[in-house]
Amino acid sequence: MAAITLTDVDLDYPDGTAGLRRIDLDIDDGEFVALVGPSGSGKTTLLRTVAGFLAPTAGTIRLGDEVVADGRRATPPEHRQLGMVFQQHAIWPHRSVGRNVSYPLERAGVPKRTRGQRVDEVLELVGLAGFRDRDPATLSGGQRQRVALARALAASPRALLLDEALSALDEPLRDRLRLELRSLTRAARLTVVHVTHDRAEALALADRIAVLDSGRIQQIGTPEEVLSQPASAFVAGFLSDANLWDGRMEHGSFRTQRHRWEVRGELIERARAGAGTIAVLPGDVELCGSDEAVFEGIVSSSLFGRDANDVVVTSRGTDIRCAVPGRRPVVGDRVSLRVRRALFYPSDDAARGTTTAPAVLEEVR
Ligand SMILES: Nc1ncnc2c1ncn2[C@@H]1O[C@H](COP(=O)(O)OP(=O)(O)OP(=O)(O)O)[C@@H](O)[C@H]1O
Repeated sequence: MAAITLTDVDLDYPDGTAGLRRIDLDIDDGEFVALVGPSGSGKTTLLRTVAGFLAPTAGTIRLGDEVVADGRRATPPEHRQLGMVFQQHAIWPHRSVGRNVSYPLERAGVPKRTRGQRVDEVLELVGLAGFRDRDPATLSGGQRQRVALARALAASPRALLLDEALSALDEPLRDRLRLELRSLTRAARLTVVHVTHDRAEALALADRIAVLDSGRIQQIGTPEEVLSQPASAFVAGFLSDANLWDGRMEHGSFRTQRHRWEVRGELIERARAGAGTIAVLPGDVELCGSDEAVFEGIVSSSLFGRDANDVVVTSRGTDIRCAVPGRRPVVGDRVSLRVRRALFYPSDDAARGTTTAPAVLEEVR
């Protein structure tokens, strides 16, 4: 396995669309990194650039110590020794499971006897021991996806690239394969880049998560870091459905532009006077008595959740998302809410696209 290093990578599509902008990404040998972001943010472009299907316009890509693309030259995909699995089970229907899996070994010129051994080994690894002679048409979706995974692993790739590899599967199979994928990649110390639109999947599987927007990495960090210290209001909104309110920070309190709600800070870290946005995570909005309320509103949606109910309260035309543990409020209830904690992002940082840690206002009321 190998580390993957992207340095200052730009990619422009021939029609002028900016695919990637100034990507710096160091993935350690044996690390599992998930790429997440809204549709069109550049996840697939980034993965395909590492794979070699796209050549960066500028910047450098290294696999281990080897430079595989530098803006002038790019090593073709078949010479990068990477394993790939896509959303649709891209396995050949006319070849048996064993022949599907042995294909990369045949291409690499591995002798037949060694090939057979290796095929058995990887089939066992993905939980398909004994499936070597099966016709892919007789397999379930999950089994076919495991064949694709076995084939990607057969030639001992330097890294594994997964593009929505689990997305076509139904729960709970997807859940199970997710767990298996994690233990398998950990045990084999595989370097993995996993593109997914599923935030929960990214948080559950990855050592680190890179959040993309408009072809740029907005933040990269462990699941704990990106959730508790989102680097921008965008990341807080995208990963945690945070409520985002524009306004001004003045004299240690924040007043929202639209409704003049006042969120006061007793402890303000690195807060700066001036215009900005506060991000309030749903778990940091609490139901409370009316004397403590920052605002009041009517419950407009209330969905059951395992850990907390997913509740939307509408106050003067603005929807506020809250995670409410315990008894589920009823739609139409009038409720009082307070903010327990907010993250402050000055507007000038947002304009520059910087990713400094936010100022934290705790117990803002
Ligand atoms: N072949 C292409 N030619 C021109 N622009 C492209 C091409 N492929 C992708 N793009 C553009 O590049 C940007 C990034 O697209 P990409 O497919 O990488 O996004 P994504 O994050 O993978 O999206 P999704 O989650 O919808 O798959 C988008 O603006 C997209 O429209």
